[in-house]
Amino acid sequence: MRDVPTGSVAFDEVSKAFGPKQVLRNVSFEIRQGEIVCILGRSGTGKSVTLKLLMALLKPDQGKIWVDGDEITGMREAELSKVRRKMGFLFQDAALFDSLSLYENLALPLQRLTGKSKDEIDAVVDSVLKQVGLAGDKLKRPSELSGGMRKRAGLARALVLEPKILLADEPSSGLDRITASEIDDLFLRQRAASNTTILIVTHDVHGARKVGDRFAVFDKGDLAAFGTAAEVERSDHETARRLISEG
Ligand SMILES: Nc1ncnc2c1ncn2[C@@H]1O[C@H](COP(=O)(O)OP(=O)(O)OP(=O)(O)O)[C@@H](O)[C@H]1O
Repeated sequence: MRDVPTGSVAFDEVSKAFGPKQVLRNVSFEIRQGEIVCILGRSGTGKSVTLKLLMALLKPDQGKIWVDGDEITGMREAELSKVRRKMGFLFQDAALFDSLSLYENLALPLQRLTGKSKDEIDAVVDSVLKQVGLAGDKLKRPSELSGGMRKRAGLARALVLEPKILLADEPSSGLDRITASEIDDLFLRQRAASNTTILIVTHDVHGARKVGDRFAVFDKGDLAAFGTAAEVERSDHETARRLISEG
């Protein structure tokens, strides 16, 4: 694969095993800038490993991985740090410091990684908190927030450095359907506002179908299907057809 467009991420024949367990086998896909792709699949099929490979927290045994036009598998840590700066991560536990207020949690990466002044940082934090509907909560600690609010706060944390690419691991887990749907709306708004490329690992097929332009369905280490909902529904792969129809 060559000429991967800016803003996109791509796997080319990526394989990854842990000991004798083959987790991914010759997986290839390409995600365009501004596209929302949902990764579906049963437990233990390599969905989170795929995100960790993109973040270069794991290295593939074979194959190449592109992030925003750069092939990352041969990169040194200093270069990888620059690549990671282009990505925002929304993890299941929201990755917030409990001892800090919401404002401090969001200001911290801006203080550490940008040359912004205090006033500029305040403006960015206020704007991101407004975007996720937490404008009135900036002095609260994460422990004072509900599960849905914590997810929003985690999303704010993931967006505060204005990433080109957002990776989310099960953003709707533990949330009721209405609250999960509000998070889905935030993904759609983020893409509309900033053309962010968004990759979401999820078991919530209903929500995935609302936000996803295309779907990657993993099954036993293989990419069983990759395409629009209609394409996956017509796939030769029975598990992929069944999974996309569950919502
Ligand atoms: N660092 C690791 N060392 C050893 N095995 C690992 C490691 N990370 C993941 N695995 C194994 O790889 C397989 C895929 O894990 P992964 O977390 O990607 O699954 P998943 O599809 O995200 O599942 P779930 O939907 O349950 O979150 C599992 O069998 C897991 O035990």
